Amino acid sequence: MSKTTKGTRAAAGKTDTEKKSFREQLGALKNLPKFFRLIWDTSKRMTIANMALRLIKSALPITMLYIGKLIIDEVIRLIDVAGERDLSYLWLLVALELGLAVASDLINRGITLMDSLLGDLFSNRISVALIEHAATLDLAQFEDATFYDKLERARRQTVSRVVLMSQVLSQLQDIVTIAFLAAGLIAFNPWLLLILLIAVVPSFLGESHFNERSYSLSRSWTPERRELDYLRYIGASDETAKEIKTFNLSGFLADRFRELSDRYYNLNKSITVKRAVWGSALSAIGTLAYYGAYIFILFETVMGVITVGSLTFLAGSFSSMRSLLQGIMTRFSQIAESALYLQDLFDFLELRPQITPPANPLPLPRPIQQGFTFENVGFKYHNSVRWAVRYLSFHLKAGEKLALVGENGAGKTTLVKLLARLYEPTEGRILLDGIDLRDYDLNDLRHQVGIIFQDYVRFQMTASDNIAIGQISNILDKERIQGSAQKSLADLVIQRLPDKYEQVLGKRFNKGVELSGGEWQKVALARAYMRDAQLLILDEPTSALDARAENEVFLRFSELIEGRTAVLISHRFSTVRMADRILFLEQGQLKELGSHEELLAKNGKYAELFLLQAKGYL
Ligand SMILES: Nc1ncnc2c1ncn2[C@@H]1O[C@H](COP(=O)(O)OP(=O)(O)OP(=O)(O)O)[C@@H](O)[C@H]1O
Repeated sequence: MSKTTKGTRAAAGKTDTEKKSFREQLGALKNLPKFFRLIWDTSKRMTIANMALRLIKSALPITMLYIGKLIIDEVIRLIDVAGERDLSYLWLLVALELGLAVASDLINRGITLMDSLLGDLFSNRISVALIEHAATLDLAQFEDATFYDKLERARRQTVSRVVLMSQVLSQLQDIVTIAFLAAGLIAFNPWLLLILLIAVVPSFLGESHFNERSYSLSRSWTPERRELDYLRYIGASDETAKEIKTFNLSGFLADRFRELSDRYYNLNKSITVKRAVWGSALSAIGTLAYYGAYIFILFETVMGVITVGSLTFLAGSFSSMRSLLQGIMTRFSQIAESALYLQDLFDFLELRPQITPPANPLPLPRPIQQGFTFENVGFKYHNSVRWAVRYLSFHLKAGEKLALVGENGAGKTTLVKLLARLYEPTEGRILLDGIDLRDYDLNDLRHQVGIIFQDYVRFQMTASDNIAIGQISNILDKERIQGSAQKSLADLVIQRLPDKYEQVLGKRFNKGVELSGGEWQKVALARAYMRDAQLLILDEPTSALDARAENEVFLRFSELIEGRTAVLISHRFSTVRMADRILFLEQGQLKELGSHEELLAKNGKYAELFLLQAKGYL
């Protein structure tokens, strides 16, 4: 395998389910009762209606076959009657059969309707549960690859879970139908049931053997299939189109896709061909057994042991049982495979956040009196051996404006995430007014802290919604939204849009209008003005702005941070100079702390970087 292929594969990531064996797949069936409880909770009435319709439906085949038998027997009886024939019983039977045929059609439609309505409700319910549950989890959990895989699968499988619901219900329905038919068969001759088993068991064993083989193949190829998915995605996506074109990558991607998919195709082909050969042989045994039974029934009819009506009844129920049993077996393996994905859903829904509020959480002080104190704080990311920040000890006074400065990867963003309690310190502690941050109410803390991240989200929603996100409870307060937009200069951008504040931003949706990087940043910055936060954190707030806009935004900044504690992260010294003090980080550690003048006088790292940048601007 080429080096690059390995690289892409690593990017595609590994899943924990790829190690799962066929036995585990069967074990996953234990999730079905829980799954049904979810369906039941979605709508009890619809679930009952669905099951009731299916129960009635499963009694129909045997009833119709039996009426068919009675009709034939009656016809034969009438043929032999001399003189006037009374056809009333025959017409009654025909009317009954017709009634059942119409009812069967209606029930089928009813079942499809219930399946689709219940399926929609169920899928909506699960999607809401996923969104709500995801919101309770920690940021660190989202950064864990295994967790993320789980979330992705739980999210993507919503549609197939609706299919699973109909499959399981149909399976139950078919089992009941078979039970009815078997009862009829036993009533005539128990030996027929034995012949039926001989007809079906070899095919069943063959099917399960090949199911296991293709399942193992598909599992062992999970990383490659993920890579194929990834290649398919980057090969045809709006996000990558620009670079695919300019670097002329389509041939390269298509070749890699072809090479990998051909290998999978060849392996799969060998199993599929064997399956087809064995499947035909085993099903020939089934056909032989079926005709064996048929000959036996014909013989008994000719000998007068059973009537011609019973002949059609038995032959009919024998062949429908055979196809029902085969259907059940095929569906069984599909259900077992889908049940594996249920495990991902339940695992995800059972995950609990590690950052939890204390038993008796304290409300945040209003206003904050002393400020935040870092005491020997260190933090390591999940699965990382390196400390992202360490030995951080400093005091951020209430009302102080602090700038964080340092090279890429120095730990600036990590520090502010700790401050907002998006992560817990791995060692040391952070105090607010002398009390551990962990003792405060988490929701209250989140309300009182406003952060605009460097990688803020460009919500594909209206301009107004994009700003209201800063304080979602004020989504209807148009004045406040516009006021915030004016302060961040977003208003000038929005006024030029066809639908102004109601304009959908981004290109995902039909009417969406895409903004430039700097225009988006102005919109994101307006979120900071929406919030009445006591602590404001701005991570690279002006990086995409042109010189004039940056200058204007700055003039307004002092108003934004007036009376609040603020932390600014910036590589631009023009922003940094606005701060009361500057904290210089290097490789996760605090190197220098002081005002701009103090640090310049110190002539250390900060002074060096400042002079370097100043030179560049000359
Ligand atoms: N989610 C993460 N998982 C693992 N490591 C991370 C994660 N985020 C950041 N790191 C690592 O932690 C260190 C500090 O990163 P951080 O984002 O805090 O730096 P920064 O100073 O904000 O950098 P920049 O100026 O480039 O934004 C880096 O070495 C980075 O590789």
